[in-house]
Amino acid sequence: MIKMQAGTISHPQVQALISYLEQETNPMIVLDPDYNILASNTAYERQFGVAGQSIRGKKCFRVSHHYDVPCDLAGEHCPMKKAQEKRGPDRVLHIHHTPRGPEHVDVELRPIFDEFRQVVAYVERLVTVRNASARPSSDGLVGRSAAFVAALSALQRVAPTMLPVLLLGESGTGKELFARALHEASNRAQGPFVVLDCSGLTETLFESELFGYEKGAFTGAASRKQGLVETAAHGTLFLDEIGDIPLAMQVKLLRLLESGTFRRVGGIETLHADFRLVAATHKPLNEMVMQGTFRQDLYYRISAFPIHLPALRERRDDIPMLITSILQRNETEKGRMTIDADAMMALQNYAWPGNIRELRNVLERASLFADNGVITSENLLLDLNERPAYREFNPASPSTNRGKDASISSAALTEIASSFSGTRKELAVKLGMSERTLYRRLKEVGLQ
Ligand SMILES: Nc1ncnc2c1ncn2[C@@H]1O[C@H](COP(=O)(O)OP(=O)(O)OP(=O)(O)O)[C@@H](O)[C@H]1O
Repeated sequence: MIKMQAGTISHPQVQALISYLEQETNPMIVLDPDYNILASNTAYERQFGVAGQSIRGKKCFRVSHHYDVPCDLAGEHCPMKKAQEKRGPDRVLHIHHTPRGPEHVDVELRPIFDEFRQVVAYVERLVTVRNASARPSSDGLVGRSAAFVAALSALQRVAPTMLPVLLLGESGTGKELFARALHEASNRAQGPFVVLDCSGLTETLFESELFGYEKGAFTGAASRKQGLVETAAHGTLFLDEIGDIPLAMQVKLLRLLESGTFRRVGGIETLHADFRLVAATHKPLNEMVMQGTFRQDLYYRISAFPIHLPALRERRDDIPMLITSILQRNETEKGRMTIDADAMMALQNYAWPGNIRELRNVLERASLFADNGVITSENLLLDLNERPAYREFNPASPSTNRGKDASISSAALTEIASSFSGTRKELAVKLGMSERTLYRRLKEVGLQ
């Protein structure tokens, strides 16, 4: 504990504190209880400093947010307020202005007490989040809406642990991209990220994919094959559409998770698994547990840390940034497409039952019609009357887990699929859903 005059911190004491913080590789600043920045370490200057401009004496909310008032008065979570109330550290994910533009920053504030237990200063540690961008970007996760930041904040908290994570979100909300970002933010980032799509797998295929098999285990098993559990050693295993695993296989998955061991199909050797589990589904697993189609014990095993990924209509503020990012990603030698204001407005007002995947498809298609490089509303083909598949979609009653396919009735799907002459891939693009989702829906309506 630093000894000082009651209720205040002296200049030499601030200097002592900051020379101690110089050892830190993370950017750090010292603040007084009135939001004034007293000092910063070199790592801060390097990452967030502007040449020739000192932040000393400035208010933290002005420097980081360009606000005129503290964060809580601007409708945000203020970590200083919280740390003061809790009389302990507080951590929050904020979007900060930096010399590079807006960035997601993980902020932790720790109060410094005097000998009378009065808070005399705070030490703030800032860690830039590298796996998501708060401005348009040519790769990875982008977003800055409150719903997106809530999901990202949960990802940041859980990434360094070994807890299994369950990603819940409609089709096209970015579950796979999120799972990858989680892996990259974890201690296993140097290890492999292995994906198993559980939809449409038969029981035997699921088992041999997951556990591998020995030579001669079944007809056609000409040599030993390593399963995905082995491939994921020291890394992350992502089980996509876990709600589609048949009951008989759920037992085998549960056994693997509980014992941490497995055997290759046709093998006798017990092998040790070493992976971090991330699972995803668009299905309401808790309802499936009640209906008896998903095992309760497995549900408890995989849902230790559920993260809800918002539908695009729950994060409309992100649409312009996502559009810019997608157009940047689709840049060709002819240059980058732009979009006019009317088209931008139409896209912001649309319901997006197919979420970001549908947005990407709409933009790709519109780009083909935009002859002068500017996408207009005529190029979007968003007319609901011409797209009966979306007619029954009701954005007023969004259900978190129903998925886009819930918005297309089986009758509408049958009607469209029966009269469609292109390939399944083209039909998926037309409907704004993944090929995988289309495959599952066609199977359900008997059109496989
Ligand atoms: N936050 C985001 N920022 C940028 N692109 C995104 C974001 N989320 C998703 N995408 C893009 O949207 C598309 C769909 O994402 P992804 O395949 O991860 O969704 P999904 O939820 O796993 O879909 P499905 O359940 O149908 O497999 C991808 O092209 C992905 O790059």
